[in-house]
Amino acid sequence: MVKLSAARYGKDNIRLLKVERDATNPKLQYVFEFTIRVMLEGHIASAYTHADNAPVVTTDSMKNTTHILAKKNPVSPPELFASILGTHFVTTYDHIQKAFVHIVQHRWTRYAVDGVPHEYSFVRDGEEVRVADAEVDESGEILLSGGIADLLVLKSTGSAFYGYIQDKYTTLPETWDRIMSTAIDSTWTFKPFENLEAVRSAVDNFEEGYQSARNITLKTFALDDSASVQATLFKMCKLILAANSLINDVKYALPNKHYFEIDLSWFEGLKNTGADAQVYAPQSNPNGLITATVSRDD
Ligand SMILES: O=c1[nH]c(=O)c2[nH]c(=O)[nH]c2[nH]1
Repeated sequence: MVKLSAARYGKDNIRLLKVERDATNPKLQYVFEFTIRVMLEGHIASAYTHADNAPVVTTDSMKNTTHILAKKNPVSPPELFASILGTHFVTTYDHIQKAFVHIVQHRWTRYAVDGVPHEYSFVRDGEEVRVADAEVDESGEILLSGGIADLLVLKSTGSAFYGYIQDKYTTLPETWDRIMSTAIDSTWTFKPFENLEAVRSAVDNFEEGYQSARNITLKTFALDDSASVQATLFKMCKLILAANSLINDVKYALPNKHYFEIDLSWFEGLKNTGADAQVYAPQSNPNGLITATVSRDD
């Protein structure tokens, strides 16, 4: 005998771009480009176990609904739009108990022409994305998180790594000055919201949370005299929690992108290690992967 232990289905990679126009100057425009995943849970077992499509909200309808709700509602901040979309599914269909909405927001940053910010022209300034996740329950409760992914950073000094276990497996030399580079993947979870109205009342916190987490991440990466990726990561989390009272916990997943020194002394005694290191070999793999979640203990 077998049983269906878990089932969740939906539409992934729903793409949309929304243009919002300023009320008084329609040429002043704002653009938001998203890739969205909508997943639903509930009384849907018979679709799997009895080939019964009666409970199926089609994934095609989920895509249509996403487009329609994007037209009828603000899509920014993405935490709010994810909540609106998730709430729609659990309130429209009695048998749907949970909706999970994942939004990836791609960068379109307004740029300046001759020093003046242009009204409707934007640049993709990097592959970094902003992410938002909403988990909406049939009771109306909403669990929200925001985040950043693929923010690639590098510092050419200000990072050391020494004092670790030295045993028969160890070949890594200790260093007091190394290159540090990572692709920031950070997620912060907000305190639970009772319903969509509570999310609407807290709306300013989502943009503030994103801006402050991004600024803290970049500033700490630059200014911390890093003892390790682990230690720098923990400092970032502590600062984000101190700056945002609605955030419950912060997590990071930081790949350690290694750049190795190259010994060139075989060529005419060329000095290129330690304090003389300038030409490095970027490593694509393997890479370290340092992760942690930091939460409030009160
Ligand atoms: O910051 C680091 N943490 C580690 O755990 C580690 N391990 C390693 O080989 N290099 C590094 N760097």
